[in-house]
Amino acid sequence: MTQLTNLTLAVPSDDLTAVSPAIKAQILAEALPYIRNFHGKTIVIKYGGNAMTDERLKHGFARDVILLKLVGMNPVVVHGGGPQIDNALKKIGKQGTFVQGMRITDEETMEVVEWVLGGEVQQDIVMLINHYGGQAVGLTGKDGGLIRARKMAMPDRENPGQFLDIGFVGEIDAINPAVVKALQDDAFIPIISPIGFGQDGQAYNINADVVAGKIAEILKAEKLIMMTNIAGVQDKTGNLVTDLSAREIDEMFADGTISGGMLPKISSALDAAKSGVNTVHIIDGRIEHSLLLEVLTEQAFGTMIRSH
Ligand SMILES: Nc1ncnc2c1ncn2[C@@H]1O[C@H](COP(=O)(O)OP(=O)(O)O)[C@@H](O)[C@H]1O
Ligand SMILES: CC(=O)N[C@@H](CCC(=O)OP(=O)(O)O)C(=O)O
Repeated sequence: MTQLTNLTLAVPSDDLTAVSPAIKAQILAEALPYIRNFHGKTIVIKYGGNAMTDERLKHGFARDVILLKLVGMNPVVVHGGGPQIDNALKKIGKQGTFVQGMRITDEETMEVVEWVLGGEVQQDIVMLINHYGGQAVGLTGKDGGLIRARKMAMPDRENPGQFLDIGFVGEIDAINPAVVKALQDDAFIPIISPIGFGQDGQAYNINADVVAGKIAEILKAEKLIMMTNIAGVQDKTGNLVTDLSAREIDEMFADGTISGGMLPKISSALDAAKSGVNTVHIIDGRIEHSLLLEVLTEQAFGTMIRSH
């Protein structure tokens, strides 16, 4: 049985007493066209490890996901857990090392990744959603043959034409969405950990942004929402960019404006947009109920990724 080590179920409820009844009613009424437009549509939510460090925000997230399901949408959550893996590695005297946003994953690190993502982080989310009356089901890429992967060939940027060996990091070979679709057709909310399996049975650590983008594409999602720990993509001067085209992304990659964990996020977001996911947003998961605001209101925030 999984212990809810870092999960506290008693969190103060939102205090909305100061908000006037007229404003509350207006906010609810504003949601109606969005509820109607997105009814029956799939919304893939990438829940980044950095966005899940605050207990109150975690509870708000769980309730938001349930609300989306209850009003007829099909939320699918792909979670990360980079900082949580770093903490677990520290306990065994190891330090996380990244190349172009990907964790170098030796055998011991892979064991930690599987335990932290597929065990602790996933089960925390599942338990929290279930606590608020939802029916979440945790999956890794192994379940139902969901994510088949192979060892990643990471291009060496300093030596063009050569590749770096970063261990058991996977790239996606194929997604079999049958298990997710079966759950979605019912009242269940799939919570997916970014772990793939190779043909040889080897488990692979896959960046959660990459998994979220590919799942959104394969499920023909209406929306991909990536919740992170920053207001959105920033330009060279640190200003928030509200929308980004493929050309602008190329430029920001080339001049180093986009770096680290933002690299796989933007690449995956762009791939998803090009593959037909209608809207792709990178939003600030530190804002309370940012998910609801993104889906159900006119409020525009974060960065929208355009396909062209
Ligand atoms: N141009 C940029 N705009 C915004 N954030 C950037 C940019 N380039 C790099 N980053 C970094 O990317 C981080 C988000 O990626 P990451 O830490 O992997 O988040 P997550 O855990 O949500 O996937 C930001 O906190 C920021 O430090
Ligand atoms: C290969 C690779 O880098 N895998 C990631 C998987 C978790 C993840 O992506 O978590 P965030 O979304 O919180 O960054 C890692 O080991 O950190």
